[in-house]
Amino acid sequence: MPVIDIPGSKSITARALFLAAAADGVTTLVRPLRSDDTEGFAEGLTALGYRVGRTRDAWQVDGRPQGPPAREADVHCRDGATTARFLPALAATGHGVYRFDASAQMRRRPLLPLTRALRDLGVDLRHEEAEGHHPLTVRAAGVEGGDVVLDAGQSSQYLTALLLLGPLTRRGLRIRVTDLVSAPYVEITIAMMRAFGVEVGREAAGPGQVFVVPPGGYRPTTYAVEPDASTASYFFAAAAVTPGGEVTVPGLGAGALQGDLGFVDVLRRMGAEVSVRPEGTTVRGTGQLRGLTVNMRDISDTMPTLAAVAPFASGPVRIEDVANTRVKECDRLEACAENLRRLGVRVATGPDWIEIRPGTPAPGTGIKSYGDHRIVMSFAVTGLRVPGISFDDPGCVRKTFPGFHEAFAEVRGGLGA
Ligand SMILES: O=C(O)C1=C[C@@H](OP(=O)(O)O)[C@@H](O)[C@H](O)C1
Ligand SMILES: C=C(OP(=O)(O)O)C(=O)O
Repeated sequence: MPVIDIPGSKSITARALFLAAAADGVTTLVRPLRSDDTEGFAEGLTALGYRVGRTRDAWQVDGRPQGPPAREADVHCRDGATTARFLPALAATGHGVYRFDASAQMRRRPLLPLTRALRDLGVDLRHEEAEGHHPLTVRAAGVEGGDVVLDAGQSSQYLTALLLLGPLTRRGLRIRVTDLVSAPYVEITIAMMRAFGVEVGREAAGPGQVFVVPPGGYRPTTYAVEPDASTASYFFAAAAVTPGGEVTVPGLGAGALQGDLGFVDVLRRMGAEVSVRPEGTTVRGTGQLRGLTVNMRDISDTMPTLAAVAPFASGPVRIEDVANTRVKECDRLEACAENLRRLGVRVATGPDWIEIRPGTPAPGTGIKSYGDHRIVMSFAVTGLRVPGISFDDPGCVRKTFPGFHEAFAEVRGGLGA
């Protein structure tokens, strides 16, 4: 039965790169994710003047606590929202003029609440074209710090950018958050800041929550990146749709930082057998998949995974509270609905939900990728049960897992699917 080595977490690799660049000394990242997003992040740091050494299994970053060594830089963030949202905050701590641009896909994705918060903190940040979108320029002169209010109801990445910035400001930050999605990603940020020597405080003050970040900078360290839980969801789902099929992911188990491992609880509720141990996680397909209603606000990167296996459930699958999946690599709610309809499956969507009826997906269906890695990886799972599924842009998996198709073919063989 397949035991799968899943590549490192994208979110952890991006944060580790930021923290390493800001720390006072040299940091080593062990088993970082090597993909378009994280290589784009590392190249962004290089453009900002940091020294990043990359070998196959470890990356080394020479940290510069006083901000980017370069006095001017042009950074291309590609499709990566972590790069596009975290690096302008890092740039603000330096002294220079830093321009950030991104792919057409990333240019469409929003940024305005973060822009506003940075401006409220005195950062000179200007958008060149549409307000709240790339390209943008930061004219940096360090950040004083203080109190700031943030709406992170569209993306937790705005809050992560400010939290990561906090210790690099002169006075620290007190961030009042009025709304928050994808909350477990903020827990990853806070846990990783702790590993780099910073303790974030919390206060419950009136509506929302308050995060208190002390000044004083980061300590370098050696940091081992855990396997990516969102990537693992395709392999867990593969086991769940295969009666008697079993998949084990080592290195991702009890104590993992990533909320997306919670996807296995959804599979358990549907009827799969799940074992989460300190050393790894195993999912076993029982031949039974029940429908359910599930709130995925915390783990919405796995919404397409569930949508793609939903037709095989015995009852309707309703996924709620996932409005922000409309502002990801594509409008994921509509992309999932469109592809399910192409497969002949009955589906309905609302502003923040999708409901999928049981069905028998049509063989030979062409899936529209929308340039979104998660659409391709999710419907690859459907393809385990339906012959002849094809994709118009299979290569877009490079964003987080360039070797996905090879790894998935191996699992398919191992599952006898
Ligand atoms: O902070 C992060 O690393 C991420 C946060 C989430 O985004 P949102 O907070 O925008 O939902 C997630 O979807 C994304 O893949 C990675
Ligand atoms: C939404 C995603 O990526 P990001 O927001 O980091 O570009 C994702 O990987 O599903």
